[in-house]
Amino acid sequence: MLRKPLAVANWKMNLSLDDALHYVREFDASRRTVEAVVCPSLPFLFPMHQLSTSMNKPLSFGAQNMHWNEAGAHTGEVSASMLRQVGCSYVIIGHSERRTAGETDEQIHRKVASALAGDLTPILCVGESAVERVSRRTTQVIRRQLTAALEGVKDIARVVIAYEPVWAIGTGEPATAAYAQTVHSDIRGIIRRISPESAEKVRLLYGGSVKAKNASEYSAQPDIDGVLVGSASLSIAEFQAIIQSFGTKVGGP
Ligand SMILES: O=C(CO)COP(=O)(O)O
Repeated sequence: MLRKPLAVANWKMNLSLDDALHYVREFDASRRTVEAVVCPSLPFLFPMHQLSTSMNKPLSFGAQNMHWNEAGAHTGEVSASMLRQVGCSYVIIGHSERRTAGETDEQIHRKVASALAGDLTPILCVGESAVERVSRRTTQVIRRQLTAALEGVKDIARVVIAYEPVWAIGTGEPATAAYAQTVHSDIRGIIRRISPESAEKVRLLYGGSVKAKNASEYSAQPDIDGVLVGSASLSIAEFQAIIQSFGTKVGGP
């Protein structure tokens, strides 16, 4: 089965509503071989989705977090079904900025399960810190994060996994394409042990200081199916150039 390349923009807590709507208006609708997903701040999701639909833009939308419960007394939280109602089809789960803020493997596991049950595609983030990398614990850390998050999950092929080494996020010091490919290959190996039939279907993204100028190095790697882009995705020209880099990629066995 072929893996469709995927480029995801994680805006984090940036841009205004005007910027967000401008982004949708300007988005070039011609390239459809790469799936493009924008994850803006929550309040912008619905108006962006409405505008995108009315202009027939090939854009999908994602949230940057969600709660695992369907409803209830959870002040400040949002559920999978609420996200679906405002046009989301993806949700980033377990980003390192949220893990640093206290999110646990157990909470991430619940969120992945709830996203799938609510018909959202989880983009599960994993990755080692600088200290873990130096002490050669990268594979061990990622195995722990994946095993915890995916335990008991039936439909692993529907999960997107983003490898985001913490030391490469927002630092301007990306992992080399060769290093990222090695870790991606390890991730596919870990998935193969958890769910042999899913390993070749799961899409793996690299994230961490991806820019237009280095994106094609990642797209040339066999186990890198796309990218999760932070600061460079705030510029539509940069993000579209990154999408373009994956335009001729054919992923899968
Ligand atoms: O955290 C990231 C995407 O989720 C990566 O951020 P940067 O692209 O700004 O390094």
